[in-house]
Amino acid sequence: MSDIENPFQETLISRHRAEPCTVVIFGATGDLTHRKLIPALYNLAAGGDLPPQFKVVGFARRDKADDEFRTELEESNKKNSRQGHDAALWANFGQSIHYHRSEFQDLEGYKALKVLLDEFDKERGAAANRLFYLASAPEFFDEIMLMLRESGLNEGPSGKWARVVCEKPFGKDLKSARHLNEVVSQTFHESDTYRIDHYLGKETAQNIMVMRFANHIFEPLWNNLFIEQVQITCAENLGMEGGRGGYYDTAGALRDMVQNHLFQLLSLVAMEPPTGLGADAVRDEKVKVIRSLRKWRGVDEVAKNVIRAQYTAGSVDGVERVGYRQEDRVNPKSMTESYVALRLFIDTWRWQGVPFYMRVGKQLPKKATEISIHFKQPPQVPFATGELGGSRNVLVFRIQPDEGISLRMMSKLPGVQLLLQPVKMDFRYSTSFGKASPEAYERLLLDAMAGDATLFARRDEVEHAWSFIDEIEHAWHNDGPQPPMCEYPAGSWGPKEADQLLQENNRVWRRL
Ligand SMILES: NC(=O)C1=CN([C@@H]2O[C@H](COP(=O)(O)OP(=O)(O)OC[C@H]3O[C@@H](n4cnc5c(N)ncnc54)[C@H](OP(=O)(O)O)[C@@H]3O)[C@@H](O)[C@H]2O)C=CC1
Ligand SMILES: O=C1O[C@H](COP(=O)(O)O)[C@@H](O)[C@H](O)[C@H]1O
Repeated sequence: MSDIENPFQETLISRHRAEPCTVVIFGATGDLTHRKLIPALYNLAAGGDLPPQFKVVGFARRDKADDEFRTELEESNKKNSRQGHDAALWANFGQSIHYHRSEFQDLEGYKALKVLLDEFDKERGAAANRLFYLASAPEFFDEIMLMLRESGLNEGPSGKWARVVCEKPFGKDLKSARHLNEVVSQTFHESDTYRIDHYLGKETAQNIMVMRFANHIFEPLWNNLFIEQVQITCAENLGMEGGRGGYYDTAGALRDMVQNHLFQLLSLVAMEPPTGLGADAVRDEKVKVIRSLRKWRGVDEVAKNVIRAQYTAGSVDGVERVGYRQEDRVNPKSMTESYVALRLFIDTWRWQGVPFYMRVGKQLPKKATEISIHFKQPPQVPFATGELGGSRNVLVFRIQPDEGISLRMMSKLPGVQLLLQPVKMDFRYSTSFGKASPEAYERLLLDAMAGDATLFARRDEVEHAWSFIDEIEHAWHNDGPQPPMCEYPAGSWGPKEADQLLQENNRVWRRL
């Protein structure tokens, strides 16, 4: 019997049950709702994971009837649903969707929303819980929170919960993140606040903890005695498509990806074993990692350890691309980085002296996110191993695409001679489980409805991450001399300075 057929499997995995609720999406006519949120809810419905008498209310300012809204969403679902689109299923699911027209700033609109939600409760014959999803630009968060308070919607009906999900970006620096946290905490309790980071919803990101803590073979080696370096790469082959330049040019790779997604991956790799799987037990350990990051302060330290760069014209997948500064809605004199590489150290007993290298960028040759754990060379190798590092073991978590985990090992080449060759033990989700993984938003929406905040960022995690990022941003944007803005042609693997960051210590980026 294979492990997959193990009848005890269900006892090892707690299956989430969403509690009956109405989800209100602020910004429901936007791109996120069309491409991610509604397809995620539809796929949950297809899997029978939505609670009974479930409802969605879309909140936005354009005038629209329920049916018009449903038809628009159905068209998007056809394009974006992971499991395809089933007309009969949609006919049923679509009836749970409603539209509510209002400005974010208009208290009357929220009072009318309350009346609508109360009517739904009457139809159901019982009050339902309420999940408010802020799929709006963050500059509206203050007003939406204020209006939720003023209208009393933040309280939820008697005996029922009201929770809030906040989309990224959660601030642009420590000051703005603290302000947002203050505003949110005046409206919702921290335990009812879900700051989304969709990387935590990715199946392979969740598997990092399982691989580390449900197997005995890795953890004894998971420290500076055996690990030589760790690399995290998040490459994208896209640029500023879909009008993203306007937002991106105010953020850059460090704020857009490192502060949130990459630090979340880092903390899963580097955390101590949690005492349980409760949200706070896990997040307590994750936050310790972020707090222990050695801060790079001042221009010299930042220049030595952090490389920023912008892409110049080039070609990706055979298609010509303009340079970053020529992109639509990007300032032609922009000093915003489309690529960043960092050398990080975690000042804990476990990780003393182990460098963690990270790189993330737009317009790279392919889309790929992976974490590689590079083990030290055996203390004495009685074989000729050829190239430098030839006998090193490397454990790779492929976060996306081709999700899986591989281990590079040395093996004897078949034959009469004693020749060595690296081989790969490879676990692939697609072949091992034979079914597609859910989209990150499916898992995260379900968790928010089930009251499990483990895969959401806690207030202190977000603030510690920003306090690390702020030092770098200050060095980059101070009025005096600044670390250089490097360049790389679109379609290359980044600037040569990022290679030099590793070459200084006789290392190279793993080839993806
Ligand atoms: N799109 C994506 O893939 C991702 C987005 N995000 C984040 O999600 C959030 C939303 O992004 P996205 O969907 O792309 O944004 P869009 O610009 O596509 O949508 C904005 C939404 O806000 C509504 N809106 C704007 N102003 C008001 C107002 N004054 N009163 C009422 N409604 C208003 C719009 O309504 P109307 O149409 O009626 O004007 C629309 O529904 C952002 O914070 C973004 O950073 C995060 C990760 C990925
Ligand atoms: O949050 C963001 O993530 C996407 C990358 O997400 P992925 O799931 O496709 O890896 C990135 O393109 C975007 O700039 C950023 O805001």
